Amino acid sequence: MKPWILGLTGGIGSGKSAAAAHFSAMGVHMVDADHASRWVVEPGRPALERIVDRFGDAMLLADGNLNRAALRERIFTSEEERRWLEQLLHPLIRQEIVTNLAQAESPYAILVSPLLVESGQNQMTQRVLVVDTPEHLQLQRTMRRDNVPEEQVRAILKAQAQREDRLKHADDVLVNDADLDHLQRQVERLHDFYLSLRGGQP
Ligand SMILES: CC(C)(COP(=O)(O)OP(=O)(O)OC[C@H]1O[C@@H](n2cnc3c(N)ncnc32)[C@H](O)[C@@H]1O)[C@@H](O)C(=O)NCCC(=O)NCCS
Ligand SMILES: Nc1ncnc2c1ncn2[C@@H]1O[C@H](COP(=O)(O)OP(=O)(O)OP(=O)(O)O)[C@@H](O)[C@H]1O
Repeated sequence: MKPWILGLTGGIGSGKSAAAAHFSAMGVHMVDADHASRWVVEPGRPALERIVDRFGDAMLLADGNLNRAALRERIFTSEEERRWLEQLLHPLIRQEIVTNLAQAESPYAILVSPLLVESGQNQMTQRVLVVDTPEHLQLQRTMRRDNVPEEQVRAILKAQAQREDRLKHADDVLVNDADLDHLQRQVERLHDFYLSLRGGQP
């Protein structure tokens, strides 16, 4: 039987990757939209050229790779530029996701995406798990992980769905307000439940 697809989403720094890594360690095929967003702008890909045409050579590092910090600064200070970039990249990201999900051989597969709901990627999934984390912890963990200023994390949060709106799409919720061990125990409980489902439904 073809694996069913679980969408795993949550705002910036909510703990999606940490949760996904544990699902993956238990053998679940995992596709990450943030990884796909890196592949589509690799040197030589047309999207990278379009970005440089629009924003200039400052978008390139000396080795020819995308300067992600510079692009991040541009798109999270201008909604217009962010929309432009999303229109360029989201169809390409979607294509990468579809190709990669088709290779899944586990009983179910996971699509990890910060914009699962916002970009309509949830149409590819049969069930949605939201990682729900208090905003102050999202801020604290992201600032520590990425070494970026608070204003930038706040700007990114603003560009994403509000917590309540995201939760409206949830079939399951994982509250990530304690330590990593607690997160992993919840993942293991969910994994047992997901293995009992057929096509994402009881
Ligand atoms: C701006 C870029 C170059 C910054 O790269 P960087 O390596 O610093 O971050 P990374 O890609 O790992 O994203 C980190 C987090 O930022 C947030 N984020 C990224 N893009 C967006 C966006 N368009 N809107 C809202 N939040 C976003 C997400 O929470 C994501 O998990 C990159 O995020 C990007 O290309 N974004 C546009 C593509 C996109 O929408 N990606 C989201 C997955 S579909
Ligand atoms: N329960 C936790 N306790 C302590 N640290 C945590 C916990 N959950 C996640 N973290 C840490 O917080 C940071 C953000 O987590 P993670 O990278 O998994 O978030 P994300 O949702 O994938 O973020 P993004 O949308 O930015 O990709 C990481 O450094 C991670 O190790």
